[in-house]
Amino acid sequence: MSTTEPTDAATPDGMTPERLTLGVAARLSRYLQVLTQAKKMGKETISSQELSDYTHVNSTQIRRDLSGFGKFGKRGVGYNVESLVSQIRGILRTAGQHNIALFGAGHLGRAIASSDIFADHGFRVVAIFDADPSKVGMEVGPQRVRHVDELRAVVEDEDVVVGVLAVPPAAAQALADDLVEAGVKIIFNYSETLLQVPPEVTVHTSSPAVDLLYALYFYLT
Ligand SMILES: NC(=O)c1ccc[n+]([C@@H]2O[C@H](COP(=O)([O-])OP(=O)(O)OC[C@H]3O[C@@H](n4cnc5c(N)ncnc54)[C@H](O)[C@@H]3O)[C@@H](O)[C@H]2O)c1
Repeated sequence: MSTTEPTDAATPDGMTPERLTLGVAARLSRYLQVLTQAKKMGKETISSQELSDYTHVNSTQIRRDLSGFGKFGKRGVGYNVESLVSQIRGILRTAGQHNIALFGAGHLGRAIASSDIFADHGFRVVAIFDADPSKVGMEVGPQRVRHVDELRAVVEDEDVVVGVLAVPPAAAQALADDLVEAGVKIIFNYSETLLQVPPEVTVHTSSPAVDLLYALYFYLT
């Protein structure tokens, strides 16, 4: 197998392949989401059928995805939740802490900064920025709101890998440009702006309504 080709197949020795296909990576992320929640709820084991019920991926596919990366499951017992979380995080190379800078201390930004939604998956909001001087200095969760002019210095000092945009659409592109210039390679965009970024930068746009359309498609077909 070429190391530059993405793979959908299991590696014979159960080792992590060099690169996953988008499909495998997307499914592993969905398993991880369910497993993280299950772990929080105190669940120790989970079967491929349960994973299937929560992710809507069929259980044969799940067993195939997971068997490709080593023997995690025991027949009749299911998978050990804790060990599967760390194995998948290793495969997705997301083990450890990843620092996030959040832009916009408005309704959405404050809700994100005060919740565990990112922390549960190893992302830490290390800074929150706003352009409105009346918000700068305000306490939000464990952070004090900084002025957006500090972006570059904070990205460097705090080793920020993800920029999260919770700003009005008109402000998003300029912030994306500043993040790219500061070396940030992942942008999580809550605004509806279609961001222009260089090819090495990944933009993920969050749109609950679009996710719902996807669910509706499967409901209707
Ligand atoms: N995808 C989703 O799930 C979802 C949900 C809610 C809101 N949104 C979107 O998120 C964005 C924020 O929504 P909101 O309700 O929090 O708005 P809001 O008006 O309450 O907050 C926006 C904040 O951004 C700040 N801001 C403006 N320009 C800035 C800049 N250049 N740098 C830093 N901060 C700047 C404002 O001062 C304000 O504090 C909007 O684009 C909205 O459409 C998306």
